[in-house]
Amino acid sequence: MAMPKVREVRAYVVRGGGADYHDQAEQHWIDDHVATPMAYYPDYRDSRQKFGLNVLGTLVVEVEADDGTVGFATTTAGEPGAYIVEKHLARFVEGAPVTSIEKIWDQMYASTLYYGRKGIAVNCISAVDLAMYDLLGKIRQEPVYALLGGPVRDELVFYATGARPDIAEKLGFVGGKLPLQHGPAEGPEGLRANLDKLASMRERVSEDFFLSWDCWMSLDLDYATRLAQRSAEFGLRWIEEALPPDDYWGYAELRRRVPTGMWVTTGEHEWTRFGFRLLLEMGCADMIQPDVNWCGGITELARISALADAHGVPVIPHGSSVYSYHFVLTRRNSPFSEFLMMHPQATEVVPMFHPLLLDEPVPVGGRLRVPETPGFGVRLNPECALHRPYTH
Ligand SMILES: C[C@H](O)[C@H](O)CC(=O)C(=O)O
Ligand SMILES: [Mg+2]
Repeated sequence: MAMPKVREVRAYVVRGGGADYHDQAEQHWIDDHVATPMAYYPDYRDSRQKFGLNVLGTLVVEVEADDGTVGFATTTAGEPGAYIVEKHLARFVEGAPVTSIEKIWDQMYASTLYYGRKGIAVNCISAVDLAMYDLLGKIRQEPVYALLGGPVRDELVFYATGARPDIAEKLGFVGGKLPLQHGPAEGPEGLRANLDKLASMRERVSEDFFLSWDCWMSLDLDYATRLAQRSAEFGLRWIEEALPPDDYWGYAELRRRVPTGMWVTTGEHEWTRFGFRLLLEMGCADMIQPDVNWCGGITELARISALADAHGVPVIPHGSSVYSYHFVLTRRNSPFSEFLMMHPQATEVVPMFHPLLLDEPVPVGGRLRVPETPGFGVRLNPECALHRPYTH
């Protein structure tokens, strides 16, 4: 049987959630005074949207085969991403057999090196790569996890990221990651407020439930060290993204400074095996957190994961809903998963990319059996308005 070829690539922008999960309405916990690198400037402390965190929006990439089957995937890249996909990347995809995923990845990466390597360009490569996996799964009538070699376990186990770890425990999650709210510019008072929050959450959860900090690149080495040391009495499991992502040397030093047993984690804002090679070889992290919608798609995540495994470092992908679930299910060195609580108060489980996807599975009791539906098993919600700003 001749393998279908890709007939058309289309790139759309959509607002209000999806892969750009920071693109939420006002009063959402995710925008409520979260510590960031911009918190040095008082005007940008109370809201990340004020400095443009959600300025891009979600990019949806569709790949249509000549038998009419359509695969799709999403990333954070908005209109600039739509331009890159339509005007540049589409040429490597259209006309290629639907099995040609590796060659397409290589051509997309090599041809964008002069402006890419990290950031939006690789986010776009990720979306095309994931859309190709979705398409191939649909054509072969298999879930993506089957294309990746099949499951190594029956179900996924989740920790929850959000403002209410106490509720997350009641919902069955195994741990909770709190957004750090105050950074170095808010001085000793801010540090005290951070520790008070951790202490009060520790009192509300059981001993077995782990707590971690998400610092979203906001700290310096000195503050991160003090935060880690003073969080130890509350049994902090890990300190995440404490430093700006380019400070590989700072991460390596932080790992030497944190109390025994506490993990330093990062990788959410890192791209490709080349970026992760630095993190791994420099000893920057006890666990890495690539985002499959950003780091280069499943093709690249498989390489990053193998590299991390050889270094004895577990891979717990950042967010990314079904795109992570299908991968994590197939890898022993990804023993649990993140679930981002997208409910505005983080008090209920709602689908991570809500409202963009239909059939998006969610953990029940903190666990999930990934459905066998072909591809990634999700559909675009026709009620979400897709805008196609460019064609080619
Ligand atoms: C809560 C964090 O600031 C961010 O919005 C999400 C994140 O970094 C994570 O899920 O990890
Ligand atoms: Mg994070």
